[in-house]
Amino acid sequence: MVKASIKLGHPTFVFARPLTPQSTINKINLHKEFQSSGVTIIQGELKEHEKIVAILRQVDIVISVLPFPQVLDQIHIIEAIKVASNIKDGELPNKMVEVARTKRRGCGSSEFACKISCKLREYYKEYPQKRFLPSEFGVEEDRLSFLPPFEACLEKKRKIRRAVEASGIPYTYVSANCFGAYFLNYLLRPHEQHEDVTIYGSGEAKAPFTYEEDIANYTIRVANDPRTCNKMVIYKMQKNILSQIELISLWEKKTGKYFKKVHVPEEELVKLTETLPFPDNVRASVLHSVFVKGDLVNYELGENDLEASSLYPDYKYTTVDQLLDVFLVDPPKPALATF
Ligand SMILES: CCOC(=O)[C@H]1C[C@@H]1c1ccc(O)c(OC)c1
Repeated sequence: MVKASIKLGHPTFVFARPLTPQSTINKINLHKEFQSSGVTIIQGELKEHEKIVAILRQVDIVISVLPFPQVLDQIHIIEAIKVASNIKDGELPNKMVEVARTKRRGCGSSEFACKISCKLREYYKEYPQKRFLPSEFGVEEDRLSFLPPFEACLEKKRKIRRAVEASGIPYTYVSANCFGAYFLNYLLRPHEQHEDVTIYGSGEAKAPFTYEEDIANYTIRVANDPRTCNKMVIYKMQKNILSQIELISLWEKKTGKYFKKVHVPEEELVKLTETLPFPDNVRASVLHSVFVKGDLVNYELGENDLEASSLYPDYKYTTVDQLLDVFLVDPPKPALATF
């Protein structure tokens, strides 16, 4: 995200936990790399309210990439943005209160809400506010429900969304669906010697994949785009919507290796969500939702939703087929998300 911001020419600040003698060499080198590319790095903790307010007074857009289990700590960022933007919780800017009063007469509540939303966008154009992109980047949790372990995690993201909306801070939510390299590593295990691949459910349900660099490149564009203010942006590129079977077949053709398919039936996966220890139970419920139920392609974009590749048709995103070519020669290091 930082590299994409710099590449697109934006003055970029990073607020990061302090380096300590225990910090990994990777983290130390990343700080050095950011600093040498002109990033302003301020080290601190999320509870240092005044420090964060002072930084936020210097920026227009705040993008949080806090992972689970820190999602709820974003409340400190919301409080700091409100102070830095002189926004009182839930109060419309004064000028908007006048508009609201004049517009209330003679229109129904939904029409009135639309008028307010349009007027707020005009207001923000005239009185630029700081925009906040909370740490989302996964499923669209306001339209889906999941098995309990994943549901409990996503409830935290929903809490932060409601807190942002209650604060009146302009926002953009990003649902990037499946991180491409992350899930290709998880499903295909290119770093291991193995004769079989696991398929969750039938393997026919489809899921949208977005290469991590494209998530960052789209997000910096989205964060700076007036069209996406107070909107949900979904990353769902047509060429990157594949089933596990399609993915494995592509990989077999590219590697010339054919794998034994080991299916985990839905009922077994549901049982694993109930019996595995945390956080493996969460991962099992993610797999159930994404690859067994196909939840990520089971809802239509609403009238208030935007799709990234339609917003930026000139941006050439990396297709899954191209990403598999990268995996053939230099597979990215596997990772495992925390919860
Ligand atoms: C297969 C195991 O899944 C995971 O490890 C977690 C990282 C995956 C994840 C976490 C949160 C999400 O919203 C999401 O959307 C697709 C995906």
